[in-house]
Amino acid sequence: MSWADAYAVARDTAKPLAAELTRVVEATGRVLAAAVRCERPVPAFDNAAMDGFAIAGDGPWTVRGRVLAGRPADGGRLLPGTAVEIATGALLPDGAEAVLPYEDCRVEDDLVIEVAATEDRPDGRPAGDQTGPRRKRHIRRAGDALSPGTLIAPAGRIVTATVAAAALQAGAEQVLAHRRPTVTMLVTGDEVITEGSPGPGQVRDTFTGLVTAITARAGGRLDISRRLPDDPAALGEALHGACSDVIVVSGSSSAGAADHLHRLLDEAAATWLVRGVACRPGHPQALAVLPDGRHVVSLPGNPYAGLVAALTLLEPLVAALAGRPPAPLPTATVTGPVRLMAGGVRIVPIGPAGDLAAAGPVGLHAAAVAGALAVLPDDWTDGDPAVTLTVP
Ligand SMILES: Nc1nc2c(c(=O)[nH]1)N[C@H]1C(S)=C(S)[C@@H](COP(=O)(O)OP(=O)(O)OC[C@H]3O[C@@H](n4cnc5c(N)ncnc54)[C@H](O)[C@@H]3O)O[C@H]1N2
Ligand code: MOO
Repeated sequence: MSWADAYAVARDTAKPLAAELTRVVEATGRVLAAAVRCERPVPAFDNAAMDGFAIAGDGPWTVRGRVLAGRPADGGRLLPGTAVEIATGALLPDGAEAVLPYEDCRVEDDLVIEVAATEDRPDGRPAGDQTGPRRKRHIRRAGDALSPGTLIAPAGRIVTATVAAAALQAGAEQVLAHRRPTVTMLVTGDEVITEGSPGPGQVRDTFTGLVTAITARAGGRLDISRRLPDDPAALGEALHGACSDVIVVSGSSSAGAADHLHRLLDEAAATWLVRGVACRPGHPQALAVLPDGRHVVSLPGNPYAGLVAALTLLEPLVAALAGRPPAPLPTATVTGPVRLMAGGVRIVPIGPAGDLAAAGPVGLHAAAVAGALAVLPDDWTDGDPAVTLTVP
């Protein structure tokens, strides 16, 4: 299968997971299945926009008390000629007509006197003409910022931190969001170790962190990573027992004596969606779906090849399950020498300026330095644009 078809199959085949009511504080990264609308006015009550004195009628005003944010005003309705000291955001007492900021008044005993246009203010700034009908009221009325029914975020939108904060502000404690896809990682290989320095014949696992990051970026969550020996029974059992939406298997993708994955998936009556891709590196990658709906992504064991496969199959699959709308891949102008792959694509690290770096199927350093990969078809020529994949 061509690389473009494999990517499209991974992106377009799976349906979004079911929607469920979710606490907003736990919904970040998930996709809304229904629009979020404002449920209560913001602000929810009339309040002071400045620190100072809430006043009624004409001054000077006799100070009757103090209201701080978070506490109801006491003393009942504010009568003409009286004031209460008030904090920004505090509930405005009934009867208050304006808030006089501290800067615009002075206090003598229990009287608040508005600073006249001709007087210097207590803080030394000139008063300006603050009196008369054009004086600012410094009152925020209930619903000034947002009224019930206003759209906070449409269906299909990812719940970002700002969407979550806006929803909470608007009174939504729960939202309807697609379930977050879960991933189990099975790291196969007798030689693979998950901690410390490799002994003779051993290699350090490079996949768990990459799969965690790619899964999270697509809106999913890696629940568990297990290392398995090259034993078909162990792999079969692990595949059977993994209770997640996606199972990622690293290694065991090829034709060696210890590569059992394909036979096990056939025995489990899996449907192959992708089985080998015309790309280099990463051609043994595969995507299958088990009869119970769980997806299996097979990453070739060579680390750079596995990274290519995770970006080709895992990321679009998890994004689709999460309900994310498909976004076109970015393109960049790419320059430099490369050996293309006849009949397929070569996937090569590129720096920020689009300059190619050489990379074999094993080393990850070139991708780490470059930050992105370019997908080069066999008719690509130096300076042509190409689709790119961002490395996690
Ligand atoms: N006769 C054939 N041999 C191979 C073919 C083929 O088509 N015919 N394809 C080659 C290609 S391309 C690749 S890629 C690899 C894929 O191998 P597997 O997915 O079966 O993986 P292994 O054989 O277990 O390991 C390959 C290589 O990767 C290292 N490895 C494995 N897991 C990890 C890990 N978690 N972290 C770091 N490195 C890992 C492993 O030690 C091997 O060096 O097959 C070719 N052979
Ligand atoms: O997937 Mo393999 O060499 O193409 O590394």
